[in-house]
Amino acid sequence: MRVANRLFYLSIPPNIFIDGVKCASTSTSAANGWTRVIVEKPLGRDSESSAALTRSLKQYLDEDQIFRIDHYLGKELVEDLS
Ligand SMILES: NC(=O)C1=CN([C@@H]2O[C@H](COP(=O)(O)OP(=O)(O)OC[C@H]3O[C@@H](n4cnc5c(N)ncnc54)[C@H](OP(=O)(O)O)[C@@H]3O)[C@@H](O)[C@H]2O)C=CC1
Ligand SMILES: O=C1O[C@H](COP(=O)(O)O)[C@@H](O)[C@H](O)[C@H]1O
Repeated sequence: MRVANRLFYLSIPPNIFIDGVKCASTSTSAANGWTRVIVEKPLGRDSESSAALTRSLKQYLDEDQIFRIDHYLGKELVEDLS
């Protein structure tokens, strides 16, 4: 079977991160290849809310599938793809 990796770039507000990650993981993950998800800051308001967000993300993904970035680091690259 052909390898088909999937990368999801979630430029969405934090209140819908988990729903987006859940869909990426449970409904649309790669059948034969890796599935990775990029999420943008803000990633919580403090260490406690950030840890809670990480726990929620890890219900659906392993740490090595999660990439945390600043919106402006990814924006130009993504715009260049479209
Ligand atoms: N200080 C910071 O760190 C800030 C970071 N950001 C980050 O920048 C990125 C873009 O922000 P911004 O342009 O303000 O984002 P928006 O709130 O305008 O929305 C971005 C995308 O999310 C979709 N979306 C929003 N709410 C819902 C929902 N309830 N259900 C389904 N889809 C939804 C929008 O869809 P649609 O186009 O249909 O509305 C749009 O495609 C985000 O990752 C955000 O977290 C943004 C502001 C400040
Ligand atoms: O991270 C951020 O992103 C938002 C959205 O930027 P946009 O250029 O894609 O509209 C921005 O409003 C905010 O200042 C910034 O911190």
